[in-house]
Amino acid sequence: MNVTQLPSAFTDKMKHMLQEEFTDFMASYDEPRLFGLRINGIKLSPEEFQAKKREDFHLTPIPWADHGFYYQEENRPGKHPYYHAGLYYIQEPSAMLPVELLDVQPNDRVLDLCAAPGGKSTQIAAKLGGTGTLVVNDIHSDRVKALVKNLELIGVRNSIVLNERPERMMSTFASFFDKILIDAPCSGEGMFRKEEDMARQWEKHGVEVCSAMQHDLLRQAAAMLAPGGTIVYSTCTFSPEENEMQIAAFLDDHPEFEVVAPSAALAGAGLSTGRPEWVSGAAKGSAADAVSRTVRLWPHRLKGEGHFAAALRLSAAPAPAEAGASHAAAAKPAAKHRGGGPAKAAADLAPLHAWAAVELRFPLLEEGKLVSFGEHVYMQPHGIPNLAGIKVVRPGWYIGSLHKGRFVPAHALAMGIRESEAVRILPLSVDDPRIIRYLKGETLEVDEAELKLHSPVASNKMAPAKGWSLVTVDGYPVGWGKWLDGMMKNEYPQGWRWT
Ligand SMILES: C[S@@+](CC[C@H](N)C(=O)[O-])C[C@H]1O[C@@H](n2cnc3c(N)ncnc32)[C@H](O)[C@@H]1O
Repeated sequence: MNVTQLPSAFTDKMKHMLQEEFTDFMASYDEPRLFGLRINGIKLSPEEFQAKKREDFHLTPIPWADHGFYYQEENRPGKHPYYHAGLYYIQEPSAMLPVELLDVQPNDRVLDLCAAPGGKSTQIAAKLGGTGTLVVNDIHSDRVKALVKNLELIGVRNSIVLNERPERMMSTFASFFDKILIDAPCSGEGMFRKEEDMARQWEKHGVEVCSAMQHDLLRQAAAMLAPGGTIVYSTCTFSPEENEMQIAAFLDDHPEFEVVAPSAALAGAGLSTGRPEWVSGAAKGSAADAVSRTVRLWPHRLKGEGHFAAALRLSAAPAPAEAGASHAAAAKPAAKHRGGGPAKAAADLAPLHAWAAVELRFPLLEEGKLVSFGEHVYMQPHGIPNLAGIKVVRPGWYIGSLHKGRFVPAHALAMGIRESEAVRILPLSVDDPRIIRYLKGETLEVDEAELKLHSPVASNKMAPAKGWSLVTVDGYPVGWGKWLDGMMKNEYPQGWRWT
């Protein structure tokens, strides 16, 4: 980006803040853009990925992100069959830090409050590794569509997707979550280099409007955090009003929280600390210590865009009024979808049970709780409270729909299972031209001998060649096809196709 396109009010403020560092900061706008991707740990490890198709990607590790790598622009990872198999997620390198600070542990209940389009949700899901529960939310319904698609693409089985105002979630999820990410809407100053439009939008989404929203989001999230839990608050902006000052004001109102410094391993990755002197009236004593445990990523000090993050831990001892609130919420009876009909009676799900018994090699129906709305059936993770009155976009993993007594498996089901979990597989190699033809939506010629057939979970009788087939690339699912008489009918969804 040309520095002359930067708003002068922005550069004047940065000059005043950074003083002798300002020249280096401005020089970073002449540097080339950086590109990052994160290997999807739900599907494979970085070592397994590197062993697969090394020559297509030139990857170098991002020091602060577990599975994160820089790639070269000419690698075009968005235009590769592995992208369609969800083997990685394309994400700006600095944006990978907040989830590293969240310290997600197996079986955690995690909320991603401002989640669309889902970069950090997919990272949290990988850290959960199929355990626990991930609740993701975004206030803008148009952005939630991308969020749903990204979670499906990387094969998440244990999430629910909401499209709600956080204040309407607070009583349902009171003291419920172990970890909460607030990747807050912000003035986006750290993204001016990457997205020139952000600089043009800056006046409109100004610092003042954003900081009022951030103030509310922090307090709403605090009400949904379990004792001993952690909130990570992050922005992609430089303004102290949205960063250090938000944290200082929050700690003033919430002395039961403390700021946790990054682990020694992360601290050595080129991160900078928050700046207490930028808090109006300058934070002093313990407030200054707290603010200096927050994190800044500066584009002139590391290979990434500008970000800020703070990990806020709630003390473990619950106040008497809060004790037990989370588990009381979890014990409420089953959910009702706003705008959807009541859950179907168990008998209506018979076609699904029949299908799963002959088409799958694992006990899908034991993974969670089946919920259905209209003809759509979802697998909801265990322990979700009653969602009455909340706008739910996905009450669980979408596994399929019921049409005239038949079960039709969803694309999300194909993406969420492993090759070893289907009875009928078309295993394509990444070098087979038919993989691109499949991704374009074409019918394929497939000899019966090319199918891998197995027996289902409930029997030792081999599956017949005719029927629903999981199409895979180098062992990873990309979608469904239906095989009959040497032809594979294409079931790859319209909106996902290779163009
Ligand atoms: C920085 S973006 C999130 C990016 C996302 N975490 C990711 O990694 O892909 C902020 C998001 O907050 C959403 N948002 C704005 N105000 C919100 C609110 N009050 N509650 C929930 N989400 C909100 C916006 O729609 C936007 O998608």
